[in-house]
Amino acid sequence: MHLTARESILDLTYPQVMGILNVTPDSFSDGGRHNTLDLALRHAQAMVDAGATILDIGGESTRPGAAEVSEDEELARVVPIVEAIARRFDVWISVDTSKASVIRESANAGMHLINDIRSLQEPGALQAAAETGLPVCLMHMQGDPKTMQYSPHYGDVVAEVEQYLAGQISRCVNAGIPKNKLLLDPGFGFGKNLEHNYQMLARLAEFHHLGLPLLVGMSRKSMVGQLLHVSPEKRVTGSVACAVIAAMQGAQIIRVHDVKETVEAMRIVEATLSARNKK
Ligand SMILES: Nc1nc2[nH]c(SCC(=O)O)nc2c(=O)[nH]1
Repeated sequence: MHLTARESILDLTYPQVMGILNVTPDSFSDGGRHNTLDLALRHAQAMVDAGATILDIGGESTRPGAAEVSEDEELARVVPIVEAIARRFDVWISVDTSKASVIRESANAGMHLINDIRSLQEPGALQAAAETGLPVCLMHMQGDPKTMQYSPHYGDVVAEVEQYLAGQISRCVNAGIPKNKLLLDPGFGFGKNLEHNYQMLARLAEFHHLGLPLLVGMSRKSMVGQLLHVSPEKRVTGSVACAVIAAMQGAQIIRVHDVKETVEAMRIVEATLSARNKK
């Protein structure tokens, strides 16, 4: 299984590590624009050196309760960094956005993958994504970032998330996005309580029924923090454990903060999966 974008092929035979590059004011100390660009490029270099094959650039914090970001502000944060990374690095560039204008401008700037936690539901986003011809990651969220953690409720979280994603695949195919350009993400932490998150992780392999690559993001999330009772920067071990459990079930892209540690763990997963396939 592989993805193509801009004459570049991303081999998904073994798990790929996507490094998180947040460009929200709270992600860099002084928030100055030039400083942000310089610091973002240093962070990008470090993650590429550590083995990330995709960088996920996000200009809008989607933490529960996070403030909305205007279109102009998100464009100003994201597009210059996409341009700078496209010029300097041979790495896939993913942009974590829901806005049609950010999708368009990021594609013009060199983006390879559209990563939308709202599955192209915002006005014009589906059309904009289809026009770029780029791969799209569709993710499940119950509610919206402001309200999603109030009281998540499911009969069977895996079945309901799978059903939602199946519907989003049809919606995208009907809008002209070929199925082989789609990736799926169950959306850990997006309208799920602790039990829901671990049911999805335990049964992650069931999402392969949809026949598309799986992208998962559990890095430093509360599903780790609520078990280990440590602050986000101390959740590396728990996050790597989640990555291994997901990758052993065939997840193809793992979205993480801690690239070096996860890449090392994926080497172990790769050797194990390869040995299993040789039986
Ligand atoms: N595809 C995808 N994109 C994401 N963007 C964020 S932002 C929240 C955080 O990193 O804590 N999470 C995810 C995720 O799980 N999947």
